Amino acid sequence: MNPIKIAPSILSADFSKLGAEIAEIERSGADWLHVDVMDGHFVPNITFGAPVLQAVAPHTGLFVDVHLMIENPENYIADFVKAGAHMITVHAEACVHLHRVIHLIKEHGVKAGVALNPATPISAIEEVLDDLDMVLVMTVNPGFGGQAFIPRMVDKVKQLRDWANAKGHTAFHIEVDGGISATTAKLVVDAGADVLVAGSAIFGAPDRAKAIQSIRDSLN
Ligand SMILES: O=C(CO)[C@H](O)[C@H](O)COP(=O)(O)O
Ligand SMILES: [Co+2]
Repeated sequence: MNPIKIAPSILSADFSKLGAEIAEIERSGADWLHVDVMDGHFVPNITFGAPVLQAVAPHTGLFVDVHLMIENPENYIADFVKAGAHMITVHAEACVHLHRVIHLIKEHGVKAGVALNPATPISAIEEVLDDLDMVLVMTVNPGFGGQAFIPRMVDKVKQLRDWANAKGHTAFHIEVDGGISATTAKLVVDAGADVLVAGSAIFGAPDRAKAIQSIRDSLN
């Protein structure tokens, strides 16, 4: 099992001082930086695009984990790689040609992930599992921060980890995203997740270092 990584989502950061917010979570013990890109079509909300990432990425040493909640993600892979992405995750539900998109991401020299909405079964990625560096199990319906964790997703994480282990696919990440906090983190880690995205639980806390540490402590 990979060491547990905590990936604060900048969706819940103060956008008026994004660079300072990222520097703070880096000093506070974050492992990855989770970047939520929304287009107002695939999800009913709009955030930001590659130019915003390009402005902040050179100023952080964190691993940049880009979560594309957009239609036609294949049109934007090159832009996000140029902007500083280290991993790009696309939604299975947004890709008619999922295999092609995964290979396009890898051809750009970055890691590739696929996200599954709560209603999408893990069988949707059966034919591409071997090609993936990560599966993102959404533990809320994508589109907004601050939503309640969906408990049924714990079983989905477990099914996925068991399935990957059975295939000998052990160096592969399972990320969970949505409603992750010191209350829910242990449930998903015990089920097999190793990357924990948290937006409101970290950026909504007055002391970000304490918030990250309390998620880590909850895993013991
Ligand atoms: O992808 C996302 C929403 O679609 C966000 O990463 C996620 O919701 C994080 O926010 P919170 O931890 O507040 O639930
Ligand atoms: Co996300």
